[in-house]
Amino acid sequence: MNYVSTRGEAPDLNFEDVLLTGLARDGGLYVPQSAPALSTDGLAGLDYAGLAAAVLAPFVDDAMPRGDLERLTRDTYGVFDHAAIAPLKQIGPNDWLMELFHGPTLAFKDFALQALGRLFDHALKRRGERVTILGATSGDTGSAAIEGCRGRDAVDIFILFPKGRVSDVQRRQMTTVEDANVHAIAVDGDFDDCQALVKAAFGDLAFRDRMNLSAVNSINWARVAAQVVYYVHGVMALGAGRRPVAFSVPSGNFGNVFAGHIARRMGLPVDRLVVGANVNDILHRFFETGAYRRQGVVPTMSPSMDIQVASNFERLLYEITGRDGIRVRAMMDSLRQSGGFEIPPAALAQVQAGFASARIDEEETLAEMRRMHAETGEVLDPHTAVGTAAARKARAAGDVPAETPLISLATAHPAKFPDAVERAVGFRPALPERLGDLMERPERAADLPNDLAALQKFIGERARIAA
Ligand SMILES: Cc1ncc(COP(=O)(O)O)c(C=O)c1O
Ligand SMILES: N[C@@H](CCOP(=O)(O)O)C(=O)O
Repeated sequence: MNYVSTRGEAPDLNFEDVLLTGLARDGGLYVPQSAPALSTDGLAGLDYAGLAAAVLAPFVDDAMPRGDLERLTRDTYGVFDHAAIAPLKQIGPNDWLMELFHGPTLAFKDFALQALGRLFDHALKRRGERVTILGATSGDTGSAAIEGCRGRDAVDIFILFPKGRVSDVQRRQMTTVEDANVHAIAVDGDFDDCQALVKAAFGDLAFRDRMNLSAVNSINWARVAAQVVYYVHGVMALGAGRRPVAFSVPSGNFGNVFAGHIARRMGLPVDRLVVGANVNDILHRFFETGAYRRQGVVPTMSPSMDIQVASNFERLLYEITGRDGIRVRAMMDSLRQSGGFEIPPAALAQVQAGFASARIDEEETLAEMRRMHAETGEVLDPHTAVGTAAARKARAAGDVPAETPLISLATAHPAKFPDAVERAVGFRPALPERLGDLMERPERAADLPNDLAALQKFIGERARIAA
């Protein structure tokens, strides 16, 4: 399986190269040359780790022997707290919640980042190389990436988070890690600033090569590939791989729901994908009107979705334009220079056939958390509530018919957002026992301005590759 960039570059790269490279050198994002077909024959009866190996195999191709891949997925999902890994709970006549928060850092990010840490290890040992990982987080990717990479010999990891804009639990999950290869950095800015800094650092090719930079955000294709698995798991669980299943996905950087789209491209019967947005609703406005136009980021109760430039959206654009890297580059230039662009009505109609969307404001999020608790007993985190509220709107609008099962992805454990949960339902959910002393552990983080030179100096002085 070979990979190409959304901006046209077509180097001869396999899965391992793409894993280690992260962002394409022309600034685009890697995608497989074509989506591999996945037959559901033979998937029934596999446990989650077995399913993960089967789904990842065509992406990984000859970059790793199948036996190694199977061992890797067993190790990866062996650290999850729930025997079912991604348990499904019924919350309505044909509505379900898929809990994706039973990994080490209590958010869906663990599904891919526990695998990524191990994939990095495998590739770097084989090549005898080291990497410097640079990532941006609006709250959850950071701790999951740190957990996946902490203490690994061949890796130094630098994670940028927007100062004062993540929950206390999210911050502490990053800043209380003691391993010397971990660097949490509070940036004076919002998540879009952090993500732009990461992309700018990758864009400085001399710096990137000197540091051997790698990515853990969903700009890294391996992240998306590993997230495809739970969509397959849902389709197998509710439809035996034959009946179409719809999903509602609280969205920010568009990596999670894009993985659902890839599952559909691989031939899985994935029905509508409902994109749930908080008031930072650039994605919802796009799916409604075809215009992708950035506005300022507003802090909300669902901080991990406080994003206006959704990096994976570029992968969808690549498809919308018929895989035209030149047009994608022009659109991304227009986003940077004039704040947006628009797609033609015919292209929008095509997109709307596969995606629906809804904007859920702060009051609606609280009301949804209250309603779900009262009606089903489920305590939702605010991101998940955006997803279930969006699912409700999609059903009401007829975007997902009553006879189609609809799975809402529960993307984070409610204990990561105790203030929001308390506001909604009147009590603070407890952290799992292993994180019980999180709020007492000493913190260690650097403060940096939103400035590329300052970031590069910081990394250059600490990355062991630079020594
Ligand atoms: C808890 C939670 N829900 C939803 C999202 C949005 O997912 P994505 O950025 O893949 O669209 C995030 C951040 O990625 C998150 O941390
Ligand atoms: N919501 C994310 C933002 C980064 O998304 P990613 O999927 O590109 O890593 C977070 O929690 O950091």
